[in-house]
Amino acid sequence: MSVAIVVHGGAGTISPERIGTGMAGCNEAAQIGMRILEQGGTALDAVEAAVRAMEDNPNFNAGTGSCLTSEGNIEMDAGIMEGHTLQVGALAGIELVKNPIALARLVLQSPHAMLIGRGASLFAEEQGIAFCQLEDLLTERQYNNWKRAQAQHTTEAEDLFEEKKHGTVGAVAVDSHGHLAAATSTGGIINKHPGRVGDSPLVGCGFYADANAAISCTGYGEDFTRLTIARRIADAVGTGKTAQEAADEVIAFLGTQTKETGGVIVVDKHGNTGQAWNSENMMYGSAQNK
Ligand SMILES: NC(=O)C[C@H](N)C(=O)O
Repeated sequence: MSVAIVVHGGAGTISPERIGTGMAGCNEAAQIGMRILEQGGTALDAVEAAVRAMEDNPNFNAGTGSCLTSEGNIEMDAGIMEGHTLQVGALAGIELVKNPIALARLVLQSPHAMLIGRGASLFAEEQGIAFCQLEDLLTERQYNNWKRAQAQHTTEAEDLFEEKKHGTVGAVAVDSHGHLAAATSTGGIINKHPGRVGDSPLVGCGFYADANAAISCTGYGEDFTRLTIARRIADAVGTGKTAQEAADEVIAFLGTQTKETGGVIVVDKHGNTGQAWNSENMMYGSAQNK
């Protein structure tokens, strides 16, 4: 049985200097996940480890390196799903946690599917997760982005500068049992309204996994949410499309419905992978062992 993993580090207009470090971070994360898969580990463990590595990489807008809200705070969203069990764990508006995806995994193992804000923090405490300081998550780059957004009174819907919406991270994998998993983690969108939740922690929108396919998305969260992009791709694979055809078809559909952009990664139960985006570029990496 072939194993495979695809990761992304966000889609958008990404400066040439950032593409190189971003792609390197994606490849590193894909290799971390691949080592788990090659050793017979589960797809769920692989996507969690890959996303965790990207949350720890300050070049991405997730965990360390997350963007700031209009109040100058960091509110992160994350979701993880296992395809063959349909178990899901998600968090919205989580604060002061280094690895939201690890906490989302604990939600997946709990009786609940999603926790938000204060209750999510309470859950972290109950699970013995250590809290960090805002400074531990904040990078100079995101602070400067935020200062610029504040000066320009940028709102989430206005595309006033390039650095606005990339850096969300995600991973999809299939393991040696043909089981699938997907994970997505993000700081959201720069200067977002406090409490704003994007697609990333919403099942079927920013991530999804079932018995046929696993999907992780990045892009303008409001549109990915209203169009339930991840679930559309899973359904397309379920009706016989390849991972690549499904990715292309749904990104084309996104383009017919909205001016906003984004990208997706997909893997199917046979280890076929796909990726598509309609932004200028998307940072991604993959590893396969047929
Ligand atoms: N960069 C992103 O992908 C942003 C994320 N989809 C959100 O809207 O929160």
